[in-house]
Amino acid sequence: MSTFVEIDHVDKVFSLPNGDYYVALKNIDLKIHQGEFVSLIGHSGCGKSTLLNIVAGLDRTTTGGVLLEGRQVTQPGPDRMVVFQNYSLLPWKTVYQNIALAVDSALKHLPNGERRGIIEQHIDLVGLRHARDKFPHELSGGMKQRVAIARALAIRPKLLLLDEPFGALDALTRGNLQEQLMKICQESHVTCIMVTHDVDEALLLSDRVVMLTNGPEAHIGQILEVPIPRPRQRLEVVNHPRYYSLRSEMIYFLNQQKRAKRRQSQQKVAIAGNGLSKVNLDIGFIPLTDCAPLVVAKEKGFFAKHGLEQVTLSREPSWKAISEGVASGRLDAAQMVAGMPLAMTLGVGSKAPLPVITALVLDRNGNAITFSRHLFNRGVRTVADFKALLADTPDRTHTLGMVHPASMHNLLLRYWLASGGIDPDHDVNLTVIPPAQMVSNLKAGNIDGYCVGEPWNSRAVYEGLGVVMATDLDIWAGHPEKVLGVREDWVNAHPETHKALVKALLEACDYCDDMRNREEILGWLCQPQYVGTDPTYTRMGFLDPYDRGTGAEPEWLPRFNQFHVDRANCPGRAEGLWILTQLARWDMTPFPKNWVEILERVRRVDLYGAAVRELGLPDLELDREPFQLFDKVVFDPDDPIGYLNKFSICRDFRIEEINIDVPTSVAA
Ligand SMILES: Nc1ncnc2c1ncn2[C@@H]1O[C@H](COP(=O)(O)OP(=O)(O)OP(=O)(O)O)[C@@H](O)[C@H]1O
Repeated sequence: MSTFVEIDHVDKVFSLPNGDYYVALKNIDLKIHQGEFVSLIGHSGCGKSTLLNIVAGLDRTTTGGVLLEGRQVTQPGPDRMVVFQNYSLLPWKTVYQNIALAVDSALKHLPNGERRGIIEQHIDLVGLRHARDKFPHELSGGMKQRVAIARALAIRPKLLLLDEPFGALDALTRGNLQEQLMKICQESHVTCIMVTHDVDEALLLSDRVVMLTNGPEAHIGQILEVPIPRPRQRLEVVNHPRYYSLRSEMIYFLNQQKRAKRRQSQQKVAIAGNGLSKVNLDIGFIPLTDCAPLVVAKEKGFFAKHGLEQVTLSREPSWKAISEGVASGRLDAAQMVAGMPLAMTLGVGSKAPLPVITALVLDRNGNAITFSRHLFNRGVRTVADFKALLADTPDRTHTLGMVHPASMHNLLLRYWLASGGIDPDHDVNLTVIPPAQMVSNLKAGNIDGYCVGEPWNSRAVYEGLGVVMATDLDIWAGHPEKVLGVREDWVNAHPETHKALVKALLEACDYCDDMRNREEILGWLCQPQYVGTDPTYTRMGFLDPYDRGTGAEPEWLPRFNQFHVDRANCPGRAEGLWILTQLARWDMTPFPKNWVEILERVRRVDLYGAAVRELGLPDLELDREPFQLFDKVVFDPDDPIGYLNKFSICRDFRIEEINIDVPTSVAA
C-alpha cells in the first residue's frame, strides 16, 4: 500500500508573548495509507488540533513537513476538508446555502443540477430535511455540527480532517452519524484523520489509533491497530474478542499520561529550588563517535552533578536539523560543527543573522576523506592522482559528500582539493549528506567519496566500500571539530545554567581522554539511542589502530579523537578567524569587516575561562601565533585578508560590516 499522507518528523514551536517558546509537538512521524481511518487521541492540550491544522495547511510546521500524495502541504486545498469543533458556519446563510457554498466552489466542474442533487442528498444524510432553510442561530449545537459534517462530506474530499466532530451531539445522533460516516468513508475510499477524546469512538471508527503524550513536546507514545473487520456495526464491535483489551490499553496509556503530568508539576518545584534558572535541557547531537562527551556527561552523571537534573539528548537526523532546532528554540543547546555558530551569526544563505555562541570546543580532529574503492582501484592515492583522473574523465562529474557547508569537513575537503589544483565548485560536485547516510550513498554509487567523522569512514573500510585518502591529522592536526552551540539570547537568559553545562561537559571531555575509559565509552556509544553502530568498526581510531583500507598496517593515531588534552576545549579566536576566511573564500558568507567583534561575540573565551577556573583547571587561551596547514601556507591572524589573497583558487569574496544586533525572530 502506498503512503497517502506523510507526516515527516514534524515539530511545532509557538513563540509566546513573554519572548519564551512552547514546544507543542516534537518529532511527529506518521504515514497514512489511502482509505485509512486514523484517530488522534490524547489529553486536552497535547497538540491534537495543532497537528490536524498542520495537515490541513492552516498552520505551518517549525521543522519537518507534511506530504499529501507526495506533494508538500503549504496551504489549505479542496482535496482536504476540515470539520471543526465549532462548526464554522456562515451565520447569514441557511443550511442549504452553507452546504451549497462549499459544493459550488469545490465541484464547479459538475452540472448545476447534479450539484443541487448532492446538496439535497447530504441534507437528508444528516437528517436535516426539516431544517433545510433555517439559519445557524435557529439550530441547536448538534444540528449545526451535522451541517458542518454534511458540508465536508458533500465535496467528497480525498482527506477528511475531523476535530472532535461528534463532541456536541446527543448519544443517538452521535451514533447515527458515526455509522453514516463509516459508510461514506468506506464507499468513497475517503482517508480520515479524526481528533477525539472518546476511546469507544476511536475504536469504532479507526483502523489505527495514534496516542499522543502530554505536552510540552508531545510525541507519538503508542499506535494501536484495530483489527475489527469492516463493515462495522456500532452495537456489534464490542463483541469482538479484542475490543476490551484494546480499550484497556488505551485507558492505561491515558492514565499513565495523567500520572506523568502530575509528576511534571511536582518536578517544577524542584527546578525552582536548585539555584539554576533551567535544569531541564534538550541537547541535540548527531550519531558520531565524537558525541562521546555528551554521552559521558549523561551516563556518568556529570550533568546531574552540576545541577542539570533533566537533560535529554536528542539524536538528530542532520546538521540542518541541529541548526534549525537551536534557532527555533526546540533545542536548548547542541553539538555543532565548528563553523556553525559563526555561520549562523553571520546569516548564511538567505537566513538572517542569529547570534549563536560557543564557549567550548568539544573535540579536535576525527575526520577523514574517504574515496570509493573504485577510485582507489583506478590508481587514486593522492589529491594529485585524483586531479589526473578528473582530467582523464572530463565527461563524468565526480560527486563528493560533506555534512554541512559550515563544517570542518567541507572546509578541509575544499582546502585539500584546492591545494591540489582542483576547484571544489567547478571541477567536482560537492553535496550535503547527513553523516549516517554517507556509507549507503557511497554503496549506491550516488557519490564517489566524502569527508565525514567516525565511524563512517571506518565503516566504509570495514565493508570494503571505501579507502581513506587522508585523515584530518594529515591536513590540519589539532583543528577544532565540534563545539557546544547555544543561542546568545539563551545564554543571557540562563547564564548559570550555561556555565553548569560547560562545566559538566569539560569534565566529560577530560573523562573521554583518559584512554582507560574508552572501552566503557565505546559500550555506550554503540547503543541504539546514541550512535547505534557495530563496535568492530566503531573502535578504529577511537581505541584501536586506524585502518585506512589501503592494505597498509593500521596506525596508532593517539590524537585522532582529542577531547581535552593540549588545551583542546578553548574556543580560540585565531582558529575562528581561519574559519571566517574559508567561509568567505567559498562565498558562503561575506568576510566581516568587524571580525574582531564577531569573534568576541561568538567564540566566548571569557565564558570558557570562568567555567575552567571554577573547576580548578588551568585557564589557557590558545596561541595567537601564525600557523599553517599541510600545504605550509602561513595563516597570520593579524592579516586574514592577506591570507585570502594567497589562494589561487578562491571565489570573489565580499568584505562587509555585519550588523548582528538587528532583532531576530524564531527561525523556521
Ligand atoms: N498560537 C498558539 N500560541 C501558543 N501556544 C499555543 C498556540 N496554539 C496552541 N498552543 C498550545 O499548544 C498546545 C496544544 O494545543 P492544541 O489545541 O493543539 O491541543 P489539543 O490536544 O487539540 O487540545 P484539546 O483537546 O483541549 O482541544 C496547548 O498547550 C496550547 O496551549
